[in-house]
Amino acid sequence: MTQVFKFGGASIQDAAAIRRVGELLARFRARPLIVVVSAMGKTTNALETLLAAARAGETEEYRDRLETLRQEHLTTVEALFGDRAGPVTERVEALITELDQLHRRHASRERPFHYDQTVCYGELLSTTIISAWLDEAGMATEWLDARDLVVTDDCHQAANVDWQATVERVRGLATDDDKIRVTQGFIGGTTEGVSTTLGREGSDFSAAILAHCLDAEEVTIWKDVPGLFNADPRRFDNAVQLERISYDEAIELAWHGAKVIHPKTLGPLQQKSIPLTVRSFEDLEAPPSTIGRDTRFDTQTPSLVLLEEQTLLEIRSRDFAFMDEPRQHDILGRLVEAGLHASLIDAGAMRLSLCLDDGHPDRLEPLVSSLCADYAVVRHEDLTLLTVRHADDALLAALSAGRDSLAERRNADTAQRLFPSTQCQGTWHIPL
Ligand SMILES: Nc1ncnc2c1ncn2[C@@H]1O[C@H](COP(=O)(O)OP(=O)(O)O)[C@@H](O)[C@H]1O
Ligand SMILES: N[C@@H](CC(=O)OP(=O)(O)O)C(=O)O
Repeated sequence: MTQVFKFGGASIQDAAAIRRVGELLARFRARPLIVVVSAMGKTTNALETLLAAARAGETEEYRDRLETLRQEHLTTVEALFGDRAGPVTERVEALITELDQLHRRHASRERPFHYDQTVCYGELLSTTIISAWLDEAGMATEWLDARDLVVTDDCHQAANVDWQATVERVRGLATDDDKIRVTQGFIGGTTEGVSTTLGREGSDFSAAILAHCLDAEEVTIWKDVPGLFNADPRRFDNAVQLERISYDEAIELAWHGAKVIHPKTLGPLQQKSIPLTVRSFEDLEAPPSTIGRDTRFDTQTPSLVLLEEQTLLEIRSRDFAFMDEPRQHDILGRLVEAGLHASLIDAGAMRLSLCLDDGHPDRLEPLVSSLCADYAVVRHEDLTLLTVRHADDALLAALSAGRDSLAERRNADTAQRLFPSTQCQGTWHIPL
């Protein structure tokens, strides 16, 4: 049965990292194997900035950024292939030329469309280099264009998968020889062949889509941490690894913002009972985390998620009317129309509070203006949302000590509190 491996940006950020991926594959490769790869390092961010310069008509800045992108990829090619770099250099140069030409073609199109035509080059470049490197290292590969495999609608930047069409395309893949199939995460294509993207950090989801369609045996995502922890180990000094948790528990953590797995990843795997292993590409001996059907360990350890850059809107009617269902319906309808997601919703008799991500001012500001036109709105900015799963009162009290909670929500297994970010800086310690 097929295995799917996914490598994110950090695992392939430069030539040394790509070499390490080659070594890792030589040691752990399964047969058949599909390898899903993100863009190198922070390339997607760089492409977003390139797009901004192109759309603003800042020609000089655009040229500089394109040249930096080109140089970074060519430097990696040079470091990997040395005097045998010729053919890969040519392919990289061809992709950069294509990227440059498309800006002229699409400059007047709407931004989400233009965005997808641009940022997909990050993954096209990385997979071109990696596939060639694995060939060089003696592992025969087949480079697959994910835009021909993952069929989506044309909802650019957050495309929805057409599962039936995708299953048909993916099932047609040959997997019965010794080749490693290398393809791009994050990107797909419409039936008309237009490039789309699945949402930032969506490569984990791509791996799950392919695994689902192929009834794969397992998905392994190789990360810069040994596995899934009960809190981000970079923010919590005593975070502990969760060696086994259920799909439902992992979905909750990802949905509440645990950055380690894209939230859409688990659903397609759960449906086919395909386990997801989170494993370190830095420490190959470290025991991984496995997400599967087993729910026995879910409640043993409280898990914590911190979401930064949050804004709270406290919304009241101007005529002292209750915040009843018709008003809630109106406000949440505007939220949906703005394409925003509330990380916390707290309703009272006279007030509806929404906690929203600050990262999309282009969507947030029009929503706030529209609400201010009809409601009394109080806005609090620069907040951090703490979500705790399976917390008891003592733990919540200890985590909240010395912090002012601006909004709260709690149900049987999840508690959320919103604090000023100034009170949440630095490393946290989970009180035991
Ligand atoms: N609960 C968690 N467990 C493990 N890592 C976490 C958790 N929450 C956040 N992270 C962060 O996720 C990072 C890995 O995810 P990410 O950077 O998205 O990987 P990639 O880009 O390679 O897919 C880690 O460096 C870690 O800081
Ligand atoms: N390159 C895309 C997709 C992705 O999933 O990347 P990563 O696996 O490095 O988070 C992004 O940066 O959004």
